[in-house]
Amino acid sequence: MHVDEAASAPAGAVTDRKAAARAAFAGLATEPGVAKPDPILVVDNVVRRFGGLTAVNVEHVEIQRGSITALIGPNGAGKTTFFNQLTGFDTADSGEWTFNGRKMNGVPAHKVARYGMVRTFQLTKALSKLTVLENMRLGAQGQRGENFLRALFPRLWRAQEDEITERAEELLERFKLAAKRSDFAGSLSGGQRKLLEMARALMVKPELVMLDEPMAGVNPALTQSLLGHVKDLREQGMTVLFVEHDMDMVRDISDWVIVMAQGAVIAEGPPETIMSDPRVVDAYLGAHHDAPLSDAEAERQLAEAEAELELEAAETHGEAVPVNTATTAGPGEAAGDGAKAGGRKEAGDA
Ligand SMILES: Nc1ncnc2c1ncn2[C@@H]1O[C@H](COP(=O)(O)OP(=O)(O)OP(=O)(O)O)[C@@H](O)[C@H]1O
Repeated sequence: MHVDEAASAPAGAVTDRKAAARAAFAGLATEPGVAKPDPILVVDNVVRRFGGLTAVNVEHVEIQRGSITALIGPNGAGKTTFFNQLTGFDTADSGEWTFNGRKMNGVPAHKVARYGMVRTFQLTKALSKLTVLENMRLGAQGQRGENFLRALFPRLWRAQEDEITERAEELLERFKLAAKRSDFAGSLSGGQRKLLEMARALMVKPELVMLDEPMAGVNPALTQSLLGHVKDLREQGMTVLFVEHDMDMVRDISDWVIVMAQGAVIAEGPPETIMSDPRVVDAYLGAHHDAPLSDAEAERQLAEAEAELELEAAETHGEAVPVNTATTAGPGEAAGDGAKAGGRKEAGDA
């Protein structure tokens, strides 16, 4: 697929690229592993275990070229571990995957990036101590020849260095970070860091960009700008796969959503309907103990709490103290109100 770096679109516009991405998914079954018309990435039987825990067990999944695909799922579903397997940052116990038809399992991270598949990762302590420009230049690693070749051809090496600096400066302009080029990366705001992570990933001119929680810790003022940059990646012909908990973002920018739970892909579908898929509702309810309560369940929990309080009050003041007056004067009061308020809040919050 042609990657057109000059392309960009106004926010909210239905561009040809967006329409084409949406059309590619039209009529697809919402079954896990459903075949896509033109997959850039095809994954089979990837398993990653940590001791007795199977963190990832993905039978089959395909990522459509030129689309923005969201990977969602409750905490601990295995999304980040799955990203790590695909991009060579961790070694799967078993499984195979191809990128543009090329077998990628066992390929180390820097080579994966060189082949055009790159993931963002958060600024580490060490990277925070480098300047923004140095971070960008580091992002280009894996593009150049071997070290001994560079030593043999210093002129070629310098030309490559110039080219890298030029590309870094262009990207910093595009991501509105040029004024920060000499600042330490650690001094950037949460949103600016996210922009830097994305810009740095683009140094290797990737075809597939994998973003891990691009909106985490981002100030609302920068939200639209970040969303715009992600959509721009598709406008430029790139494919985007991103992990995100922010459902507004998922609905806003994704063409297709893949849902993981307990290591496996459990559902796929368009963003408009995926969250009402019963398999997805079950996965989230099963994973979150603070999930919405039904009215009946909330009432039952309140009644149970009240009964416990009454019992506690009776024990504190002796059997002779009437339960309803005890809760207005004794130590049961604070506990009672707190527990009730807590119970109601949980139900109301849900
Ligand atoms: N290095 C590790 N050693 C042991 N267990 C791990 C390791 N990395 C991940 N896990 C476990 O694997 C499971 C999947 O974790 P992972 O971080 O991939 O989930 P996730 O879907 O990305 O979660 P979140 O949305 O909370 O980031 C979790 O139970 C986690 O505790």
